[in-house]
Amino acid sequence: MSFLNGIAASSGIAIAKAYRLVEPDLSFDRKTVENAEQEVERFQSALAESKGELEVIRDNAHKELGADKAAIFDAHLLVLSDPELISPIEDKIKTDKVNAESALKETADMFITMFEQMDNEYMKERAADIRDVTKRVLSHLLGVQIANPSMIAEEVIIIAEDLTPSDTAQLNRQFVKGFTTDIGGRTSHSAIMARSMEIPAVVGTKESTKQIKNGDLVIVDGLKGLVHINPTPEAIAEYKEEHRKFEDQKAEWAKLVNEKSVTADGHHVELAANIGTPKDLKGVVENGGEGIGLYRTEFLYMGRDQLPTEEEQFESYKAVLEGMGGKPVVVRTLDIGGDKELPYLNLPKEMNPFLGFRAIRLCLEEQDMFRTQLRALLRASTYGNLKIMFPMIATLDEFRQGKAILEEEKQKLISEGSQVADNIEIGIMVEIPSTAVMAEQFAKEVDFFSVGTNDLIQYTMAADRMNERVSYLYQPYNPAILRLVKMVIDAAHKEGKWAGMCGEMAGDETAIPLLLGLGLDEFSMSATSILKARSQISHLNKKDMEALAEKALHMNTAEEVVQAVKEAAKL
Ligand SMILES: C=C(OP(=O)(O)O)C(=O)O
Ligand SMILES: [Mg+2]
Repeated sequence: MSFLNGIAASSGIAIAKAYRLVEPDLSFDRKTVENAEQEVERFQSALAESKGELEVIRDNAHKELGADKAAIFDAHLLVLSDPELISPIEDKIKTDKVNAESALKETADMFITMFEQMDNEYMKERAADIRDVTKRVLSHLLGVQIANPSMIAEEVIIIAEDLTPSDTAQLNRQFVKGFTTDIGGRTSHSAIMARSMEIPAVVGTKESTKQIKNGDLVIVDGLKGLVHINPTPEAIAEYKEEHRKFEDQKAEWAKLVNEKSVTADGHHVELAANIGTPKDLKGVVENGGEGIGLYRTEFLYMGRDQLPTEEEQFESYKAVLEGMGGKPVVVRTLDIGGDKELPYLNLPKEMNPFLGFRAIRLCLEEQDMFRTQLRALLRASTYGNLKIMFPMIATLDEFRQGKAILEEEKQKLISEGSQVADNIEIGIMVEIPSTAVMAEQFAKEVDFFSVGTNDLIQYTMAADRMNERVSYLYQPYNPAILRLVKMVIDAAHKEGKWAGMCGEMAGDETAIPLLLGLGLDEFSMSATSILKARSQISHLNKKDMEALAEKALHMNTAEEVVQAVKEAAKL
């Protein structure tokens, strides 16, 4: 048995066989062949195997993911039957007397380059289909297995170098019991999604894909951040016991589902949930969320090949507002960028995507896209208690521009005869240090703040939230971060506004005592953290936490702060 250390990204324990989701090695040499006929036959049988495999994948996708996802594989099957692609490959094998791998790759590359250069979205998509299909046929020619996650039909632990948010969204919860990755941090979006999907995960192990083979038995300990490879029967028994205790604990917390979130000395705070799609609502209700503190609307735009229409967006926003039955719902406008990409926007690659053309910066420039979203939101506003929030605000001017556009769309809708709520609060995410420092000025104009510590910490400490090598600098408890959070809360209260937090820090048991003491009004977190947080808060005394926070602000290091919290909050 061996084990790997990583970052505990999503709590819980999972035990299952490993399923590697890694890029296969499809390298080969160009060779001449003596018997071209035989080589063509080899190519044809790889083609037939690929088709058979794709048919199974398509049927599975149809069952599990719906017709639109299945259509992708129909397109791949069409490519494999297209004589315009297949004949030139066979001709090349015969005339150039080259191995099937070379004939396939060279012909496919020629078509890919040709289609990609066309100024036509449809042809660009065909290029992507050819690239995918070529990989599959090559894998059969080379006898290399490629991962087919949609065909997983038994309980597995996914082993990957990294998972993008859209990879994560496609994991089938029924079979995927946990995952572990080489890279990533606690606030990478795949980790955040794992928490809302209640899939135990350990990220940033550096070595998972090197050490774990397909079929190895793996334990993912998402509580301690450990991954055990081929554990002993004793270790398995211990972990099963650990898993049982965790489930008992959850059953205890579940008793608080209909309770308010109140400290031992009677101070009420709001515990809200972060969601990515209307599907997450079920988890919010089951975990007793008092509202939605962050609806990450960018997931509506992902896993598809064009922008969602106003109507599609309207339906999603309406579903969330109605589903929350009048409780507050803070919807964040599109925050694309960083680790959340939208390939169909064809944005140029950037050196520093987290510091680049993203979120509100993109929306203020691509106004059609922004206005469509705002219209959908405004139209949905009459179905519940909507609050709108702009992401990545760095200057007052950005906020004013965003608000002016929102106001214009509101007036247009009203003059068209649409109903729009007239009490929509408009707030901002505080993710950029300049905004925290200028919070007093912002507080005069915004209706609320929500501190996005996932980004605020990375920008304050200059430590990439995705990079496990600098994760030691990613310090939520650093007094520098606490001081910025205090500036935001104090500025809001001075103007009679409320301050929330929707970064992962809001659901962290070491941070909660400090945030209570600093006077945070709303804590928004993964739905699965709410009940535990409610239980913790019910045992804390606001007055004591104020004294703790005051001391922490003047400490020298994050370690000193953690020590003080442990003593004061009995962790
Ligand atoms: C909540 C935040 O936004 P995201 O994690 O989507 O960047 C944040 O930055 O804290
Ligand atoms: Mg952010």
